[in-house]
Amino acid sequence: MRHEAEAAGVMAPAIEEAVKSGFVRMENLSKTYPNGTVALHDVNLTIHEGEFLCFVGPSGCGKSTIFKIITGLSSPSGGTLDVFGTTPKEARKQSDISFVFQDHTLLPWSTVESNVRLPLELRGVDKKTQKIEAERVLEMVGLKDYMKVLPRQLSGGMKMRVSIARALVSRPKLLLMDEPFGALDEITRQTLQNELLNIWQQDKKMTVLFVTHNVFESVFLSTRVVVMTARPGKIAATLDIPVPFPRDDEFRTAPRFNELVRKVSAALHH
Ligand SMILES: Nc1ncnc2c1ncn2[C@@H]1O[C@H](COP(=O)(O)OP(=O)(O)OP(=O)(O)O)[C@@H](O)[C@H]1O
Repeated sequence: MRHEAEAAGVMAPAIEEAVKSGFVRMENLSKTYPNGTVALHDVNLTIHEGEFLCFVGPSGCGKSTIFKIITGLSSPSGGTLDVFGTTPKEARKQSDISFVFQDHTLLPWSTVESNVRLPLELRGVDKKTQKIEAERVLEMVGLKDYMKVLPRQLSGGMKMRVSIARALVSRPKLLLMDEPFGALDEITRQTLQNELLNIWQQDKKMTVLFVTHNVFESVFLSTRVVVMTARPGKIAATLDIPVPFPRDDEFRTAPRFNELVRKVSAALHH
C-alpha cells in the first residue's frame, strides 16, 4: 500500500516527514536496564535511507541494545527512536525490518528453500509467491542449486548466505546485521562482504545497519562508521567513508583504506 502511494508520488505525511528528517532517528536515546546498568546514554543519530552504516565499539557499548530498540524488542528509558516516521513496533509489524545474526539460526530439519520461505509463510503469503521469492533471493546469494539441501550439508559461509537470503526474502527496507561474519574465516568473510555490497547496490533504497568489532570490515563496507564507547554507551564519533561503490579487493590494500582504518581506530581508542 505504502509502496504504491510512493510510486504514485503521494506520500503519507508521516512518511514524508521520515524521509525529510531521517529514516531512523534517535534523539537523546537512553536505556537503563532494571538492574541499573546504563547501556545507552543520550544517543543522537539520524540514519538516512540507503545508507550502509557500521557500528563499531568495545563489547558492552550498547550496540545490541540499539538493535533491540529498533526492532521494538526493548523500549527506551529516555528519549525517542523512530523508524520510517513511526514506532519500531509498527515498522516491524509491516515487515519492513529484517535481521541477520552471527548464529545463522536455520531450522536443521528444513531444506534451504523452506528456511528461506519461512518469513513469507508466517505472513500468509501464497505458496507460489513464496517459491518465486525464495528463488530470487537464493539466486542473489548464489545458492539456487542448493534449494533442496539441508543446512547441515552446507559450509559455514553457505549457511550465512542462506540466512541473508531469508532476511532479504521479505524485501526489507531496513536490514539489521549483528556481527554476521564474526564466526567465519577471513577469506569467506571477505567474499561475503563483497557479495553483501553487491546485493545492497542492487537495491539502492535498502538501509543496512551492521554491527562489527572489526575496523577493517567497517571501513570496507560502510558509507559511515559510528564509533561507540562503553558504559554508558555513547557515540564517540561518526566518520564518513567517502569512497565510491562498487568497492573491490584493491580497495582493501589502498592507501586511502589504511588512512580511514587509522581514523576509525583513533576514534575507538580516544
Ligand atoms: N537484559 C539486560 N539486563 C541487564 N543488563 C543488560 C541487559 N542486556 C544488556 N545489558 C548490559 O548492557 C550493556 C550493553 O549491552 P549490549 O548487549 O547492548 O552491548 P553490545 O555492545 O552489543 O555488546 P557485545 O559487543 O558484547 O555484543 C552491557 O553492559 C550489558 O551487560
